[in-house]
Amino acid sequence: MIYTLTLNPSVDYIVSVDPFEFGKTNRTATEMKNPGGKGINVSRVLNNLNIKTKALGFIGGFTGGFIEQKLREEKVDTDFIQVNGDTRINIKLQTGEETEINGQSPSVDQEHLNTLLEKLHVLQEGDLLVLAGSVPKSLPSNIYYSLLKEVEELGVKVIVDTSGEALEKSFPGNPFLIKPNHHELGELFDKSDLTVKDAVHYGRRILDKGVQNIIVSMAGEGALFLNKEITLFSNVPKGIVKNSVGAGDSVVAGFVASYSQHNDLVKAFQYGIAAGSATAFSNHFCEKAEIEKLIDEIEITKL
Ligand SMILES: Nc1ncnc2c1ncn2[C@@H]1O[C@H](COP(=O)(O)OP(=O)(O)O)[C@@H](O)[C@H]1O
Ligand SMILES: O=P(O)(O)OC[C@H]1O[C@](O)(COP(=O)(O)O)[C@@H](O)[C@@H]1O
Repeated sequence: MIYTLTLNPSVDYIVSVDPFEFGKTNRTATEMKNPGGKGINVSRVLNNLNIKTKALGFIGGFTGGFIEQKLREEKVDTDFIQVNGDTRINIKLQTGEETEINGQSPSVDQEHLNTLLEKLHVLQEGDLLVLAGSVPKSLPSNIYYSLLKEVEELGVKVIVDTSGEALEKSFPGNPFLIKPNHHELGELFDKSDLTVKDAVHYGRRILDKGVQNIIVSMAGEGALFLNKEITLFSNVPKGIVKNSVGAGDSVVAGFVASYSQHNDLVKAFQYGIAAGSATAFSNHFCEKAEIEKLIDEIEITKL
């Protein structure tokens, strides 16, 4: 079984405004309201690929109700924990470039956390758990490390997709996979504008800290896959980016979809990149046929 955990879900309010003028009344040309947050997005993409998951996380208020309702309509299985306050709304403003304003989440207390731990204790050998997204302020920044330790004895493979302190502190918990983008990887070492060579260098330093596999996505510039045995580079297919919200989460979902079926890391890397680009090239999350159309354009080379 595949589980996703979103500590900090969101309603994504994705609007295009053209032209956009600061200090003026602007009107939207298009708008979408979607259930969001990284783990939820992974569950939604896997659902598009006919792979069942259970989405865990903390939700509350009218926005939490919206997320639950939408996921029920899409037939994504959920087991959320209710918290007090409204789940955040994240604004994605498309004006030719993409600007994001990500909101604050309601607080999660010890009782909520204990309920989560109970839910995680039912996981079994062979299960996959995706821990994804930012950490609400009320939780410690080493929460993903604690959760990795919590399921360590259960034989579960854990993927961590987050950034900053929460990501860095997860490394000694030996996550099966992490998927930073090149900015997030650079941030961990106080560096910007990483080249492929830099990303390989810093990725290797993270492998030394206990992470088993790393995908570094570099938007239109390609992606890397690293573990102690192999270093691979992937190009990305050519196409017009329509909406990149959820593209990174689609890489994770595509990887999980393929790996859970074929147990092949290289194939899963390729499928993940195809899924990321298929989402980026459309206004919805990728479908199987869209991924399969792109897969042959993706060439994996050994570095
Ligand atoms: N310009 C692009 N051309 C093709 N694919 C893209 C482009 N931008 C993003 N993608 C796809 O989206 C994935 C994730 O994008 P990236 O920006 O690296 O991560 P994140 O969305 O996590 O910030 C990429 O690996 C790729 O598959
Ligand atoms: O938890 P964070 O880091 O604030 O990210 C949440 C946001 O990221 C998303 O999961 C999209 O992530 P990606 O574009 O990286 O795939 C949105 O749905 C959500 O608004």
